Formats: sequence, structure tokens, C-alpha cells
Amino acid sequence: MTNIAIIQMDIAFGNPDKNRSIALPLIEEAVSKGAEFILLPELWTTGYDLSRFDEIAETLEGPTHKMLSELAQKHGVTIAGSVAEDDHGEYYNTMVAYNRSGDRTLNYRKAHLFRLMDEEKFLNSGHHKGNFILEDTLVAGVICYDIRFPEWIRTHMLNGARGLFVVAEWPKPRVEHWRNLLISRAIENQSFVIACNRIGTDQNNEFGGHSIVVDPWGNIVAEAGDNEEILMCEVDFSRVEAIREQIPIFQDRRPELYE
Ligand SMILES: NC(=O)CCC(=O)C(=O)O
Repeated sequence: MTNIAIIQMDIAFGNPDKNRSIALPLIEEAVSKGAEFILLPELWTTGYDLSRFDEIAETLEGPTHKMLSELAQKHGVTIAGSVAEDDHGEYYNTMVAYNRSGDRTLNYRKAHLFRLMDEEKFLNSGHHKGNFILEDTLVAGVICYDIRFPEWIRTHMLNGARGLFVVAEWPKPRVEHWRNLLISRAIENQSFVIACNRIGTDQNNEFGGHSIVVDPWGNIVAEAGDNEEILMCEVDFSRVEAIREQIPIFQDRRPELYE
């Protein structure tokens, strides 16, 4: 069993210092509730203040990374979420995870940039998959719009992932897409899906919350509303094997037909 905490929080636009100070007590509260894995939203230090990434994005050695690494080590937990990355003046929406030794185990740059929120105008897309090891389990991390690409999620599952962690800034008018896409990704891949959305507003959007945990049978095992919340859930990744044996879709695939 892995005790998971999803931090469904509001994000102050373009203000990393403030967002770190909002997240810190929430992370500590999650730890006090027994969390072993803590998931923060997409771009939780900056929001979508993309035109100011030259000022507010960080290298992977920046203050947010130092904070996450130190907190993970101090409390013996894994902490993940996506942040604005500055790699020599090239900008990315990058999901990281720090394990209980404080080591970075995930560095995934969002592959599918979301035009409706102008990402492609300011950011580069990533080229690598986001598989990582959580304790002994292979899992994967993806970011928001990525969940609309079932072939991308399937690629991670074909690599052996048994859980999918999703971070998002998903607007309220499409929250039913969010829920249905996540449930579908869980059923079709017979995988846990653990997803964190933000709440609150920026100049252009109201965000929908409804962070959610879906089991490999497609049942919702925990779901938040649309207020700030630490959503707690125990996940037993060994359930994935039983369901993949019961309906063996990975054995029954016909990849030769899919070209
Ligand atoms: N931040 C995002 O990628 C948003 C994706 C989204 O809202 C969608 O409908 O897809």
C-alpha cells in the first residue's frame, strides 16, 4: 500500500515565492496525515504566466527544486509536481519527482503543448517519456493535455507502468472531459490513475479541481470537490496484476493491425 496525498491548491499568478509559502504547510499537513507520496499541480509555482517565464522559470537547481528535495528527504516521502523550467533560455513545463532520499527520479518535459492556453508560443515540447520508480513500482508522470493522447499513455503502459500520475491546470468548463478521460485511461490501461488539478482563477480561466484517484477497474476511489483540499488515498499497485490477468488486454493486442 502507498499512502497518497493530492494537494489541490490555488496558485498565485507568476509568484513563485508566494506559491512555495502556500505549498509548504500543505505538504507538512499531508506528511502529518501519513502521506508517502505527495502530488502537487501543474506549474504550481507560477501558473500560466508564460510571457514572464524568462523571469520566473528556474533551472533544475533552483529554489523550488532545493525545497522539494529537502522536504522529501526530511520527511522520507516522494514529492512530485510540474514547474517552469529554464534550460539556458529554453522554457519547458517540467514534471519532477524527488524520492525519500531527496534524489530527483523524474524529469519529464510536457510533450503535448496546449494551444488554447498559448503554451506553444512560449514553451518547447519535451521528447522523453516520464517513467519513474516509486519504491518498487514502475509508474509514469504526464501533464494535463497529455491525457487526451491515449497512444502516449499506452506507450508508458507498454513499458510496464502500473500507475499514472497526472498534474493539471484544467479549466472548469471542461471538468467532465477531465473526469471521463482519466476514467477511460484507467480502464483501457488497467492502471491506477492519480490526478491533481488546481483550483482558483487566472485572467483567462477558472480551474475545476476534482482531483481524483481511479483504480484499474475504473472505479473512482477518491475525488475532491472544487475547493482547496488535501485528498488522501491508499493505493495498492499489486491490484493491477490481478485485473490484467482477468482481462488480458496486453496479451490480446494486435499491434500489426494498428499501423
Ligand atoms: N493545461 C492544460 O494542458 C489544459 C488542458 C485542457 O484544458 C484540455 O481541455 O485538454
